[in-house]
Amino acid sequence: MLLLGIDVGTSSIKVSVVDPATQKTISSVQYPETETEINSPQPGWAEQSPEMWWDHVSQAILKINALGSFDPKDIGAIGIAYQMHGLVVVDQHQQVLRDSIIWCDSRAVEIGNAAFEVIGEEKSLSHLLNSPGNFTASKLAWVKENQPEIYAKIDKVMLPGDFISMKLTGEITSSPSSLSEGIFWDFQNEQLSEDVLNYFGFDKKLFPPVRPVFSEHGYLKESIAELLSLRKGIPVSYKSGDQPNNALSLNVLQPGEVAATAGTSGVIYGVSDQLAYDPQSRVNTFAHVNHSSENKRLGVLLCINGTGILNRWAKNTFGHGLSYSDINHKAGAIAIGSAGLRILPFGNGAERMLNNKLIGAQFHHIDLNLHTADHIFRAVQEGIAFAFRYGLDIMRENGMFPTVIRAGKANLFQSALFTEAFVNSTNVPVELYDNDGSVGAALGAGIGVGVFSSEKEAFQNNKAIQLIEPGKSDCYEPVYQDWKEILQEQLIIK
Ligand SMILES: Nc1ncnc2c1ncn2[C@@H]1O[C@H](COP(=O)(O)OP(=O)(O)O)[C@@H](O)[C@H]1O
Ligand SMILES: O=C(CO)[C@@H](O)[C@H](O)COP(=O)(O)O
Repeated sequence: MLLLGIDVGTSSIKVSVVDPATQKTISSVQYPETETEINSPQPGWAEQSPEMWWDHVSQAILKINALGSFDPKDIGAIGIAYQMHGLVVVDQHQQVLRDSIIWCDSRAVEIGNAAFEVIGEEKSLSHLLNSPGNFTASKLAWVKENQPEIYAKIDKVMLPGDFISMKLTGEITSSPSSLSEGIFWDFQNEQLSEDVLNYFGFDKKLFPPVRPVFSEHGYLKESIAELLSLRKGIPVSYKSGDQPNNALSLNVLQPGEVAATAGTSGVIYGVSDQLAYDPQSRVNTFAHVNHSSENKRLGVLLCINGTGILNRWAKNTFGHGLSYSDINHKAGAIAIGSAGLRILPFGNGAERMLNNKLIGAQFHHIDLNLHTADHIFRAVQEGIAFAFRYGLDIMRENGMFPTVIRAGKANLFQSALFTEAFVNSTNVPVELYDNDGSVGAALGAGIGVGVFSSEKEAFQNNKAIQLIEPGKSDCYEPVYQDWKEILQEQLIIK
């Protein structure tokens, strides 16, 4: 039996097929080849079409089948990882009612702030572990307030991965982990939050049945099996947000273990056994994939919205056809500190770690006689690394002190310069692994269907391929302090 993993990222869909006997990846593909755009009908808004995700997922599965490296009929289970916090709404015929309001959309910040006040800060933090903030519940409340004709037709509310699972199986389910990332989950009572539902006036019937993350969420429909040349009736046996899934992929499951990614967004994700929270919700706490009432496993998540998306913008705007590796090479030739050029990467919606402020990406101290596109490429990657350091200091304030951070050698971690800037500005070593989210999702499917006896067994052969240790922190520290001063000035102005 083989396992199929699907990663619904913001910029593309990745699909891998893994052999559970060896845990080796047989093939991986990405679709589309060019990065998908985020639609922004108004400043600060961010939407994508769920049907487009589904089309891209189908194309990616057909593409991997066409490689001829396995028999698609040998696939026995499917796992799904997905961009978190997005709102998908469907009617009773499972038709999408509007484009998804995705994770980096900022329109619901004020709705979440008001809910935090009325529900009460103490109650919100102790039960939800977060302010309702700018997450899925607040986005749904925006639809209720602003598009009542759409809201009236909603039969089910779900996260992006639940939607892909629905398209595959016709069934809609959720989990404590997905409900927690939407701020619908009460950790004290271990059920849908009555406080959130009552405050916003959401009917319980809008929410799908709750299943464990590792469980059978539905079985492949005949029509879809035919379309994708797969076997009818195989289960979707794992669904998780992409960040908890990235942690799973890196065997980050126990308290004190920490993972990171630097895709469209950048995340540091640490596991805790405490129902802990940041009083200002600058970092967030959600249920990890292995969370249960007896064995609490929480993911403490720092998210920077403007990470790889800034690197991509710089490549598209100043790169004139250069590839990411060309850009890394050019940026690597510029000295640490980018000759004084400083870039704040916060141009992709309200930043949680900045108390949901929207300050925009910013360039500071451009010297027209000195700075070139290469300085911009370097200052972009340094600015992103500094944003990680700023956020990690908030995690440290909350008692999380990573001694090592694990990351897949993917996205910005493919850049030696970015990785050096990350390690030296945070002063934490990074272990790089040769995997990605879709491989993790495939192995997650194996856990869900019972081919592995434990999560540990699924990732037993997952060994680090590189360890990068700090050695230049003294050079990065003054540059970081300069960058931080600029950020703090901007936070006062905005
Ligand atoms: N070789 C590379 N060097 C540096 N950055 C890269 C490279 N390849 C991709 N990236 C960055 O990673 C981002 C995409 O990461 P990915 O994890 O695929 O995104 P997502 O999961 O959000 O769809 C790109 O926008 C780009 O900035
Ligand atoms: O909002 C978060 C995490 O809380 C983001 O990390 C999204 O989950 C999007 O992920 P990518 O598409 O950047 O992987």
